Amino acid sequence: MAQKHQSAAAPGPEPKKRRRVGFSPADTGVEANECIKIYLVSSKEEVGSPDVSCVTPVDLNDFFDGDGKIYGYQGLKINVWINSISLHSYADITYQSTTNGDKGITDLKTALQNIFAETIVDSKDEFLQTFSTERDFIRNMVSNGEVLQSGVIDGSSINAQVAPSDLQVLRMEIGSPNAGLLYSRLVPLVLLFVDGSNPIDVTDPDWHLYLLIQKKEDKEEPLYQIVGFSAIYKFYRYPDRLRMRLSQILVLPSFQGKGFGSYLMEVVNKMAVAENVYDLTVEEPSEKFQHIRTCIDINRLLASDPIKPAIDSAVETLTKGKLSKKAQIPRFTPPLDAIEKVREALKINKKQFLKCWEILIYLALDPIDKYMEDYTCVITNHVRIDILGKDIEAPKKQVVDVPTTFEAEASFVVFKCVNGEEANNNNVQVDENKPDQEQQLKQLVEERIREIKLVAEKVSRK
Ligand SMILES: CC(=O)SCCNC(=O)CCNC(=O)[C@H](O)C(C)(C)COP(=O)(O)OP(=O)(O)OC[C@H]1O[C@@H](n2cnc3c(N)ncnc32)[C@H](O)[C@@H]1OP(=O)(O)O
Repeated sequence: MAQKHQSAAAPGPEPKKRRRVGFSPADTGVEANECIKIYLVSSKEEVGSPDVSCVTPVDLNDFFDGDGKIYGYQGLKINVWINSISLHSYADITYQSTTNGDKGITDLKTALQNIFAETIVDSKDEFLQTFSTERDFIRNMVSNGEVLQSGVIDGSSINAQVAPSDLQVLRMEIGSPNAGLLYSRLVPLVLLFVDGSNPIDVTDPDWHLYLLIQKKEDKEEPLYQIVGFSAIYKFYRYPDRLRMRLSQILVLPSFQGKGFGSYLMEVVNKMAVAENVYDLTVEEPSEKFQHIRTCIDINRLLASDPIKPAIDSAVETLTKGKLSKKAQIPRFTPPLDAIEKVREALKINKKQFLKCWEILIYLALDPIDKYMEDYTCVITNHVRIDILGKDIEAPKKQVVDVPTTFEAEASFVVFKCVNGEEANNNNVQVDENKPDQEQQLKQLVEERIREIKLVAEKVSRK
């Protein structure tokens, strides 16, 4: 069968989503993830080249109403090309035929525009032209940006074919000329590659963009390309301080895993310290980003003298005797003055410092195998407190026989004492899910220890 070929934004009869009609054939549809492929390209020669592999977005199904499926097409393939220099996009849509079945025909143009908005162009020719007509888009957009860092930071390693001297981190207030326009072209990348993200409010002047740019020497003028960026909110804290909250960070897929995310984060940390904000927090960090952030923070903390005595003292207590044999396990949290010092000097907030603290203790235990059982007790205690709340200790179990007409031997109820009250008091909770809870706790502890070991291994290797 001859292939029908249509571009996303081509004028003409784009089929509309129709209402279900009686006796229409059943249509199982196709998942958006299965039929859409996304390619990031930086030259027109790369468009359609077999050497360019597609990139993996978070979940394309999310952009299609209901069940994430596209209906009404046979043999549907959608290749989306994104120009990583100008941030324009073009969708090449092919299908064999359409059938107006029980689910109607999905309006592809509207669906793609929900992702790519005004960055999507109508024709392939128009898209190919953007490589020359919009070659200087990034350079023009960032011309008023404040240069925060040129080249690499001492000690950080960029493992890529990018000359460190070509790198620059610039900052733009969202209200400054061009910043809003630049961000609006970055939004499709945010939606596609940052899980669960929403575009920031470009009318709120407290947002700042931190842009990691590569300046490649080219024929006439250098070619500016976005390697990654972060959106950071700066807000007031009573009475006279500001706080920073990192809300979005993205390194473009072809640059990921080469040290750029860490580099950008290090520059953000440096700015938080230089501007003496109250602290720097991260909004819902992904697991990978949290790992990178912790690796960086551990290195900063290891280089920080004021907390060394606190770590030494925690390690001394932990190595003194078998904790698992003790009735009450000490909390092993850092002293308040260490929490304050770390926030003031490094801008690491308390929650993040507590995570790092566990790793610092792990790194200081030598040999770790000897103390692993006690260390696991400490982490179990922390996880239990995290889940159940600060004031609740390990619940004391009580098993009480209950009168029954069924088998007397097999009938009992497990009670959890509330704040030390006795089980024969009426104020008790029936803890039917106890075995489940203990199992879940064990899994969470294993997970936390796995994360701790992963960071410790990375940091030690460095
Ligand atoms: C608030 C939020 O936005 S959360 C969402 C975060 N964004 C996303 O998930 C979008 C998609 N992903 C990305 O954009 C990127 O992958 C990012 C931003 C998460 C990370 O950037 P990247 O450039 O890929 O990370 P980078 O190359 O710097 O770090 C990679 C590795 O170096 C390690 N590393 C980084 N810094 C250090 C350090 N100081 N010491 C030791 N190891 C380090 C990391 O552990 C990581 O290890 P791995 O090889 O096992 O993965």
